[in-house]
Amino acid sequence: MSTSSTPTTTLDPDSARQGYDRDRLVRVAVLGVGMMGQDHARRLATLTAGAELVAVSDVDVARTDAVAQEFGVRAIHDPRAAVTDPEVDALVIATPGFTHEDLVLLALDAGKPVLCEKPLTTSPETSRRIVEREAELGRQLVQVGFMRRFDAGYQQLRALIASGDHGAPLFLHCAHRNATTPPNFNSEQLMLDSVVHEVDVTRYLTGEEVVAIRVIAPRSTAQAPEGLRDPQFVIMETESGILVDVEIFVNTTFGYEVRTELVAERGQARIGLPEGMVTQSAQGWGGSIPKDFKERFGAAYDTEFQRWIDAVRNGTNVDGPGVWDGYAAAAVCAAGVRSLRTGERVEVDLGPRP
Ligand SMILES: NC(=O)c1ccc[n+]([C@@H]2O[C@H](COP(=O)([O-])OP(=O)(O)OC[C@H]3O[C@@H](n4cnc5c(N)ncnc54)[C@H](O)[C@@H]3O)[C@@H](O)[C@H]2O)c1
Ligand SMILES: O[C@H]1[C@H](O)[C@@H](O)[C@H](O)[C@@H](O)[C@H]1O
Repeated sequence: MSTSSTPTTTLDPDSARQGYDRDRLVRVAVLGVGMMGQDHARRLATLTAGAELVAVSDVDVARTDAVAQEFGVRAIHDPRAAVTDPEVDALVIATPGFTHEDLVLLALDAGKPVLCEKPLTTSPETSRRIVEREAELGRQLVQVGFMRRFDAGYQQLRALIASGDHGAPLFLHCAHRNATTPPNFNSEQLMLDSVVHEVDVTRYLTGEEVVAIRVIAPRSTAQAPEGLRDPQFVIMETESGILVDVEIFVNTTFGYEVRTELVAERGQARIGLPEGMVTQSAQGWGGSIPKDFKERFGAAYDTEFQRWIDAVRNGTNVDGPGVWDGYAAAAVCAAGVRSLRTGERVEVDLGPRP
């Protein structure tokens, strides 16, 4: 088995901004400026070439004003008005998942490109409505924030599978661990907000749909808050019979880890192992563990945003996962929520693709 380190692609803000005509900058508004939205606002304001952060909007008026002031952009207090604002060309939606359907449909009606954070929506029915509305429009406008597709390690693993050098994939073993969860995070969100990444990664890596899912909840950690079974063990089956297991554990207390191991007919590969500097000192030897997704996937978000803005500028609007990917993930996650309740294996039927 060969191992290779994961290259990172960090954009240099100064060199990345060179060569763009200011008149052609894409004027972007960020809706929802909590944890993720503020990070994306900073990315757009300082790093993404060809983009201009022009406005922020949040139902929390004080937060809107504070973030607008920090970046020297407009504060728009009504998020729906931000979508239709004539001075806004494109939108980043970083509000909670249950608000996405309304805002994305409004953006589609306004004909504006959107980068919508995952999950596209919180149910297959609502995601399907977006798929159908975009199909009626006849052009892609919505990209979904499945940023792992822009992570160098996942890209390498996908290329390895596609090359066939290791033979057909048999298993993907995934571990997805967070240090802690936000307040009120519950078992349903564990599936819709966290496992949704592994659903998308499975589809991205294998090129196959997920046809069944089963969720098993072992004993919970003492750190699990009320309403959250943590950890959980998820087993997915793809069309050709590849088995994908996911250990999802979001209160490890100490760090952020996302790993995937491929077992194929004639070889294996692992990504997401601890990497970077290993230190030796009187305290012992060791490296560091990322504290959160912003650190672990920082380069992936940077690349995701750059490619999205490039796509908007060249008129294709989307360069990454689209609404069908968001819908498929929502359908598998809804089946996962049912499986956790019943303990049964639940089949997934996506129905026809418009
Ligand atoms: N890709 C990733 O790795 C990643 C990581 C974290 C969060 N996310 C996603 O980003 C989104 C936001 O998550 P977060 O952790 O930043 O949440 P958050 O709670 O920190 O921030 C959400 C913000 O949206 C605001 N808001 C709520 N309803 C709104 C509405 N209708 N219009 C405008 N603003 C509204 C809230 O006031 C808050 O400021 C979610 O979809 C989440 O799943 C993705
Ligand atoms: O919303 C977050 C985010 O998407 C992270 O990437 C994931 O690790 C967390 O589990 C999830 O809650």
